[in-house]
Amino acid sequence: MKNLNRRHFVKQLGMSSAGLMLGSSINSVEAKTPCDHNTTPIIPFVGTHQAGITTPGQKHIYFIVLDLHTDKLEDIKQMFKVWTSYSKNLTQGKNVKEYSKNHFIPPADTGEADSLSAHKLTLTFGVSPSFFTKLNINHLKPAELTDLPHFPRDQLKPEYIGGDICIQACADDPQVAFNAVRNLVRVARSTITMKWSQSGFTSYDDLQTPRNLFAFKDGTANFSGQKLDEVVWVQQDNWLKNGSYLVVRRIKMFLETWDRTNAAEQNNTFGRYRDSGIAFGHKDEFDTLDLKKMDEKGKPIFPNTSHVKLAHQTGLNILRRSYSYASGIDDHAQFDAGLLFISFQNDPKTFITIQNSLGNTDKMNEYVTHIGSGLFACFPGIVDEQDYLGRSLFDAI
Ligand SMILES: C=CC1=C(C)c2cc3[nH]c(cc4nc(cc5[nH]c(cc1n2)c(C)c5CCC(=O)O)C(CCC(=O)O)=C4C)c(C)c3C=C
Ligand SMILES: [Fe+2]
Repeated sequence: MKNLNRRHFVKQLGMSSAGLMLGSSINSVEAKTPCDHNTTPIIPFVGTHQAGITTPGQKHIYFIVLDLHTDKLEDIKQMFKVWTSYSKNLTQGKNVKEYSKNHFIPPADTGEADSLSAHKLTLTFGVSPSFFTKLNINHLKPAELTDLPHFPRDQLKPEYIGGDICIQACADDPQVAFNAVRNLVRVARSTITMKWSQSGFTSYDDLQTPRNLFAFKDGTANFSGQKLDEVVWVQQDNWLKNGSYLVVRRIKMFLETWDRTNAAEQNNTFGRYRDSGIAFGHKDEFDTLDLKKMDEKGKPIFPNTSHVKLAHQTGLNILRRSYSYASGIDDHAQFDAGLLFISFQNDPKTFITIQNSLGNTDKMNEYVTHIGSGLFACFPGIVDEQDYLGRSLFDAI
């Protein structure tokens, strides 16, 4: 075993990134644009909001859902305190704890990220409706935090639903993201069990909107700045203030069917062009959509079944932060691949309204099935050294 503290690696980084690290104790890295990458390898864990929400998307995700197997509040509070301490270290590219000189005990860190930098690791924590029921604190469950309704065509599988806690680990290196989750789970084995998880990837190259597995640019209509803040952060004066609601959907994409579909139909499915990402009848990928546009024959330019039209006509906004996944081959010898759809919003109703608008009408339904689902309330950020994940909730008990 290399008794290597990951801090040594961080020290080797150039002065410019070290300066950035020291100068930013608050997670102010915001604004989702495709050009925000490669600024600093460290995203601060401490800040008004949890990182990993408005943080520009990293290349990899490891998302996990956990079940509580205790109803002892003190134990859960302690677990979040330990997770806070571990997360602070991990997101700085350090081991969860210093390695001991005693070689007769298991190493403090599982170690597979030794000698790797933080790679912009963010760790984002949320709790589901059942968390409150299990801990007998339903009086603190926000009215908005109820199980998502059944949507048309849902084919949710028991193995991808439920769970009490989620952890979203995102990083530019998959092993760094996995190492973080592995250590967080390892230290909490007496209070939680793993329910389901999914790893994923994106195709960021710093210049372009990433493409999903249908080859379409995905994330174009996301926005930045103040509008993003208004859409994402809970403003009510309760323990969730400055937190957010995370919706996760494991959406299987039938790539073999899609790959047999002609190019015009692929474009019609979304109402955008696959090569450029430009919406029908518009000039630039980032043009504001005008759904009333007509063609030269006076017919609406957007097919009524197009994904973008159905989503946009709600007039509602969510922050989409999704990742593609490819998890081997299914029982029918087809790719088990798709989109780990993740959205953040200050009210789950926004997602519900958009999903209902897509409903049975969305042409994309021919090529996808929703098989996993979850809704989690993500805590506000931790603001000082004494703070810990979930403190506002535990203080309210
Ligand atoms: C209920 C929310 C949504 C789900 C679920 C969803 C799944 C899903 N989407 C794509 C691909 C694209 N989506 C695009 C735009 C878009 N999608 C949603 C919502 C959901 N998508 C919204 C709100 C929007 C923006 C609409 C607007 O106002 O313009 C696009 C177009 C490019 C973009 O803006 O990102 C693509 C492509 C897939 C493949 C998928 C599930 C597998
Ligand atoms: Fe979409």
